[in-house]
Amino acid sequence: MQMKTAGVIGGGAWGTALAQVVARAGLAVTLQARETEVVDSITRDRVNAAFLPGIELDPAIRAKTEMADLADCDLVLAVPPAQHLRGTLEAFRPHFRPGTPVILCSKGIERGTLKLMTDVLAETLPEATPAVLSGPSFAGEVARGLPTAVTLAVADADLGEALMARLSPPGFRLYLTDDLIGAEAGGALKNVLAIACGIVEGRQLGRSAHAALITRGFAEMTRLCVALGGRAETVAGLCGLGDLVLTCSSPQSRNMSLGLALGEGQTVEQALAGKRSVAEGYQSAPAVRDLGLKLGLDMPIAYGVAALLAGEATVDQVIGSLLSRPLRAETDG
Ligand SMILES: NC(=O)c1ccc[n+]([C@@H]2O[C@H](COP(=O)([O-])OP(=O)(O)OC[C@H]3O[C@@H](n4cnc5c(N)ncnc54)[C@H](O)[C@@H]3O)[C@@H](O)[C@H]2O)c1
Ligand SMILES: O=P(O)(O)OC[C@H](O)CO
Repeated sequence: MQMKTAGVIGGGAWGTALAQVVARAGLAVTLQARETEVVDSITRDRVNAAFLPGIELDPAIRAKTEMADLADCDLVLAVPPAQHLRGTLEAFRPHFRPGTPVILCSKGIERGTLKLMTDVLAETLPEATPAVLSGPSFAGEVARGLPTAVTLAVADADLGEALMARLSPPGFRLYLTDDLIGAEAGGALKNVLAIACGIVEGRQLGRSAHAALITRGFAEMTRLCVALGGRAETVAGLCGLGDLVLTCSSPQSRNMSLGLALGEGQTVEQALAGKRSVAEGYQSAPAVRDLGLKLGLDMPIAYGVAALLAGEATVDQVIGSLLSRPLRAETDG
């Protein structure tokens, strides 16, 4: 399969960083952004001043507002916020060539339907060949060319090998799996857990609590992954544990910084006020809770975050209820 041109849908921080990666890998890239200001800024100044300021972008990236400009691309990376993936793909549909690989890069679960991103793709572009890219990757670091490694999930081994080889410029290492559900489960839950980690930091509960929360959060992630039909080994990799550790470790994370603000005593409204960037954990928490309850899963940290964000509990009530749960064997559940 020819892979000379790539389309990136979504001119936020991550779409822009991935356009940079793909351009560095030697492909001609069309970045589709909704905002005229983003397209103008990239075209005129080679920078996405709105969502990824201060980073010079590769000349091989051309920015466009129209989906029609992606019509001839050999592969497509879909990078809108998770709650907008359906609408975005529906808008792209008239310009889509059947069989084109669509690499899903959004992290979340659709509210209302409780669908994974691959389900949304299957419903909107059933003729697409799906792939998932997920792992520890702050957009600013990746766009600057700092090194990381992420998971690429593709069902077909030959296509997976071809994509992995073509989309791994120096410093951006792809590790292959055929477990798309596992790759999605990690990314969907880690943002909710990162809000909890931020709260631990903001409340100054200490490094021990922080490590305990990551570990128990990872147990919840593994349960969700397996219940959805993914493999536990997948979330033990970059798309699960790797991303959880990153997102729970730095206030560079929008999700962790939301938790930090809540832990320091701000309300949800105060913590989100004036923010143009997306905190996917805030968006996905109700869907994660509904899905977990539907599947009968024990996910007390995720449920506590969902209750807090919905205004059903205070920070202290959530912490109190987590610390007063019945004692149990570590591997139960
Ligand atoms: N930023 C990162 O470091 C990073 C890394 C890995 C994955 N991701 C994931 O990538 C996805 C996109 O995040 P981002 O950081 O690029 O976003 P961002 O916060 O930088 O920008 C917000 C984006 O939302 C878009 N948007 C707003 N309203 C919309 C609508 N109605 N329809 C479609 N799009 C709309 C904007 O155009 C913009 O592209 C998220 O799922 C995120 O979890 C982000
Ligand atoms: O800033 P966050 O919290 O959306 O995290 C960004 C990436 O998902 C980290 O891998």
